[in-house]
Amino acid sequence: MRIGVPKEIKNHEYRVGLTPASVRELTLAGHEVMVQADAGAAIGMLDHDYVSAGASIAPDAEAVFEYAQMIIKVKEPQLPECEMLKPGQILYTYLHLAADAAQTKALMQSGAICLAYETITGPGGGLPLLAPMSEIAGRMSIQAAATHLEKVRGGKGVLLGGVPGVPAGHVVILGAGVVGTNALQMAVGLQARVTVIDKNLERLRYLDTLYGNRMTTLYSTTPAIEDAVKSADVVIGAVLLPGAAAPKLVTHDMVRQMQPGSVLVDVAIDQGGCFETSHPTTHAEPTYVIDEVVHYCVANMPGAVARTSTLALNNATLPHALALANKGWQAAMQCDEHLRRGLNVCQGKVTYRAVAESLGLPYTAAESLLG
Ligand SMILES: NC(=O)C1=CN([C@@H]2O[C@H](COP(=O)(O)OP(=O)(O)OC[C@H]3O[C@@H](n4cnc5c(N)ncnc54)[C@H](O)[C@@H]3O)[C@@H](O)[C@H]2O)C=CC1
Ligand SMILES: CC(=O)C(=O)O
Ligand SMILES: [Mg+2]
Repeated sequence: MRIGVPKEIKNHEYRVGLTPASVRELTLAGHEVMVQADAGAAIGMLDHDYVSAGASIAPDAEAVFEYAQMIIKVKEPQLPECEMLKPGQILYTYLHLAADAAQTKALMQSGAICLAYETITGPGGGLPLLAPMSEIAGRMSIQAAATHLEKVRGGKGVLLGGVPGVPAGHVVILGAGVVGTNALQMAVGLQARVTVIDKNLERLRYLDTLYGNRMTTLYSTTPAIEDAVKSADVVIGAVLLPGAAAPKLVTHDMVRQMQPGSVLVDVAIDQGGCFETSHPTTHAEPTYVIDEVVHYCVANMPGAVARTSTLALNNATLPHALALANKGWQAAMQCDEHLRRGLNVCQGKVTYRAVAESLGLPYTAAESLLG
């Protein structure tokens, strides 16, 4: 199969869809790979590394989209990229469609076969192609919060860990999945006071066995969230209903009741965000202030640590890339229900139920399109 890797064009996005090592695995399996010039240069993955791995180098994105039967990316395609997609071309990347009607429409119009990393499931449960980025974003969320609590960044001037004789900052984590657990690890490591809120009692039980009295767990109800958020210095939004728009757990009214200079980090912003006051921001301008509360809502947080993120992402995406290239999309999805769950848009139809429901579009079962 002919595989194409364009350079990412989202704001401050330095990750790249394939590492030179992944290119080597694909070329060893008999596939041809074309990489856009400088696609990985910002993170030390140079054109000559890709050439050594067996790739050819294209001067621009147009050449890559024209050449490839499968496009492998990191972030959801931006509008100019959607316009270059062709009917029958495979797009394998993050999509986050539930909160993005414009992109969904553009992908439907393209006639391409669009697989979303974030809805592919794993034999052991979970979302193994989302997990590595969630680990990174979860860990980064506490770094971002700690930095923005500083006065010069608009925060209230609180050190998360406190010092002897002065109380630690209070971190509230909404959602105890991969993002939440990684945020918890970092917050506990900094000696913050941490409250973790989830609807999944099994998950809270598990974290309790690991962290005991170094944190508090709460079952997710509106009053529990209201109370916790009121006394929080930091709230991390880390909930997910797979493929669907995030529930707005923190209302504008709750934000009004927070202390000035508190910090909200809405990691779930890629699914629309779980604070009513959230809107997506970029690494260039990561925060804004509403009612004196700092909002950090960067939708591609792992892009800031792009080298670590690219390596971690490829560990998870390469096996399915090989399956799609070796077998073709229909056969690969016929024999793998987990990969099949990644199909979000196919030849003009929405094939992921939660996306169709979130956007009020008709749903077509993926199975019916696999021949
Ligand atoms: N902004 C960024 O750069 C990045 C964003 N993300 C996003 O972070 C979000 C979380 O991802 P993961 O941790 O991997 O998901 P996950 O599925 O591992 O965890 C989500 C958790 O939310 C909980 N939850 C669902 N409804 C809830 C409710 N009403 N109250 C409390 N908890 C609730 C679930 O029980 C689950 O434990 C996703 O939207 C993901 O796309 C992930 C990586 C990077
Ligand atoms: C998951 C995601 O949105 C990201 O890594 O940018
Ligand atoms: Mg206020």
